[in-house]
Amino acid sequence: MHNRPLAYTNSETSSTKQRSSVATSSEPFLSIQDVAKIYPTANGPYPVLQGVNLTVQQGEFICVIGHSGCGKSTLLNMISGFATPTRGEVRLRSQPITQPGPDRMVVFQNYALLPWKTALENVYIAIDAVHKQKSKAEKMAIARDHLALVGLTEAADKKPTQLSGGMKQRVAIARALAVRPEVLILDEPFGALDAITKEELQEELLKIWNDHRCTVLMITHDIDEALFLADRLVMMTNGPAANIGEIMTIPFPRPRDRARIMEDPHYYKLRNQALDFLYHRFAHDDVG
Ligand SMILES: Nc1ncnc2c1ncn2[C@@H]1O[C@H](COP(=O)(O)OP(=O)(O)OP(=O)(O)O)[C@@H](O)[C@H]1O
Repeated sequence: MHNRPLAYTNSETSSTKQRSSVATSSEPFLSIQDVAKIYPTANGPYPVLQGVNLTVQQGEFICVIGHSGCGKSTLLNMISGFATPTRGEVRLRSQPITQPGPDRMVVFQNYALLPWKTALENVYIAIDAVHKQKSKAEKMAIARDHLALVGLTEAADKKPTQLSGGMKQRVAIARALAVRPEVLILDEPFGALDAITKEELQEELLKIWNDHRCTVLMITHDIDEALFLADRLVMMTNGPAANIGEIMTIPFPRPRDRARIMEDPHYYKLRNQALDFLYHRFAHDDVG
């Protein structure tokens, strides 16, 4: 079980409240304050996001959903540090985020593995970049431990072309976790996987999250995935100038059991509420 020691906000989940019995600090772990992002384009400035506000507690699991092009990746890029806000601020432990860092690791849908390196080497490289002072043997041991964590010990010496999509994504998750980030950012990580592999990886991700206690922000297009994984579901309005339209608290107790959740009448109420948001209140031609 998680032990989440930070103070509550009004929008915090009841499940988080159960876990966070040792609240000590009023400082938000991660805060997005009145953020706007405007991209310069050939047709002039394009305001993707405007007036985005969100506070995330340490150890929370947040899913972000919204139609294709509304600015989900742009928002998470400002947390990873690959992009900076045009207005407003993103802060981690009160410090403005201005660049990428090993405290915030990203997993992409397309895995982003180096094709000429083995699974083990792909994980090793990330550790090597962050822990210069550790010996090669120590770094190899960390890489092997993290491949084992995602069940890939046997595939350590295989190159990405020899791995299935699910295995490649496991390597990418192992690589991200191997540097022990405080924040794990997942940009639609299971979008390219078949339904069975996707469910397996969702279960593994929940287990890893539970054991590692990192804060997770994950983009998904799958409402069921969000209801299974998240403490809160952030639903974004359509762009241009998109922002957060609604934040849904997902109250199912942890550890979560998929079958039990799906038998819960509350599940369908929440599911319908999210569907209504996406397909009625903020309907879009592109149903991504
Ligand atoms: N560097 C850039 N310059 C100009 N426009 C950009 C840039 N990056 C993204 N955009 C535009 O900003 C909008 C939001 O893009 P973004 O990738 O954040 O959306 P998204 O919600 O993650 O989409 P999807 O679900 O399809 O991945 C899109 O219209 C996109 O074309």
